[in-house]
Amino acid sequence: MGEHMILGAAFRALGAFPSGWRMPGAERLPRREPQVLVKAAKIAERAGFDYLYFGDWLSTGPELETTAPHLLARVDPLSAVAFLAASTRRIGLLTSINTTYSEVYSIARQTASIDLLSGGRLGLNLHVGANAPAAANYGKDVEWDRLNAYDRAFEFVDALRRLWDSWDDDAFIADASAGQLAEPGRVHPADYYGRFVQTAGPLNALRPVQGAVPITHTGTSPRAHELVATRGNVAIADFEDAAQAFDYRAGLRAAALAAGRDPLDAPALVIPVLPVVAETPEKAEALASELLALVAPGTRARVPSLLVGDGPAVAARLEAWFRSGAVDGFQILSAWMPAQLEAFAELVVPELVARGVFRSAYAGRTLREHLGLRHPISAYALD
Ligand SMILES: Cc1cc2nc3c(=O)[nH]c(=O)nc-3n(C[C@H](O)[C@H](O)[C@H](O)COP(=O)(O)O)c2cc1C
Repeated sequence: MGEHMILGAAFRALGAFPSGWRMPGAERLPRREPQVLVKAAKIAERAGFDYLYFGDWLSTGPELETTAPHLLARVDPLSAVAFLAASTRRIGLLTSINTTYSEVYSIARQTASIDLLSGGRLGLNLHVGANAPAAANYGKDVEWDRLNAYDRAFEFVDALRRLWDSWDDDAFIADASAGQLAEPGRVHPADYYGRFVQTAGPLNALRPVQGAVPITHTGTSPRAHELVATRGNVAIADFEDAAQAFDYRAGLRAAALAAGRDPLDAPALVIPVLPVVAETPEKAEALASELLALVAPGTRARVPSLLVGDGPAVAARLEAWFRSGAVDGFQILSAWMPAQLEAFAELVVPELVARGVFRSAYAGRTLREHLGLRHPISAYALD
């Protein structure tokens, strides 16, 4: 566990609670997403969040309106981070892709490009799910997808790393007088031929600024655990019980060591939480009640009462989890935008800083540095 917790903010323009968009003053129109993106990034960057997170879902339908309205129509996560690369300077930008329905060469190219455009602030979260609507959209067979999703994900990450390492960091010598732009020996084919993923390479993009874009995974099954332990940097997983989180995190670190990974680069555990924060405990309770009262009839939704309160109360909860060694950090879901992100930034973050569990300003420039990870050497430097 680092000295300071990892703090991410999950971005959902229409809020992360089913009824959030109905709260007074809440953002509620998908066409306003460009403005909401910029506003959220400014709030989160001012507060010093390590990253802004973008999940993804590869289908839509009217049935989502009452349960997950933010999924109906939105800017896709790679476009969102590319857009924010120019209007932000320090905050990490954690995008998501689904390895089942993505092609590795395209993802390697887009992520290497956005890492360069953002000055090394990109992160890549992997979804490994398969579901019928997504399979139908991509012309795939959902049963096959489901059966092979994790095998494909493991191969996907291995191929991605090889593609990212195509060009050595010093490949472009740009010797104008000799007329030599690149050293021919410093570019390498990927030559990756797995059962589910094949790519020849080399990649037509520079090696990422971060060497490898930090990889996170949202999943809790044994295969999800193995994927992060062997190839990931952060597990993002739901736990309401600190003892369970503690065991999961300890298991993750032990498995990473057993797989031969450097203890300094052991994967971290971050859990998503949805606080409802206000200036007073009474006001926070009233907001939580209002939020629940606005949920559509028949839709199941609840606000975990642990995290309804004023800044000191919410900060104390997060501090206790962090200090117990259960988690490395938190991904904050804002029930509605932008007011709840602002409330967390203004009322909780300063409390966390005062308690010594969050830094007062960015120490590094890249997401890798924010997460305390070392710069990886290229696979070819080891040859
Ligand atoms: C906190 C959390 C958030 C997730 N968000 C998404 C999402 O936005 N889109 C998606 O396709 N899958 C999402 N998933 C699913 C996972 O990414 C994962 O690929 C899938 O559930 C398989 O995981 P499993 O190994 O736990 O079964 C999420 C999972 C968790 C734990």
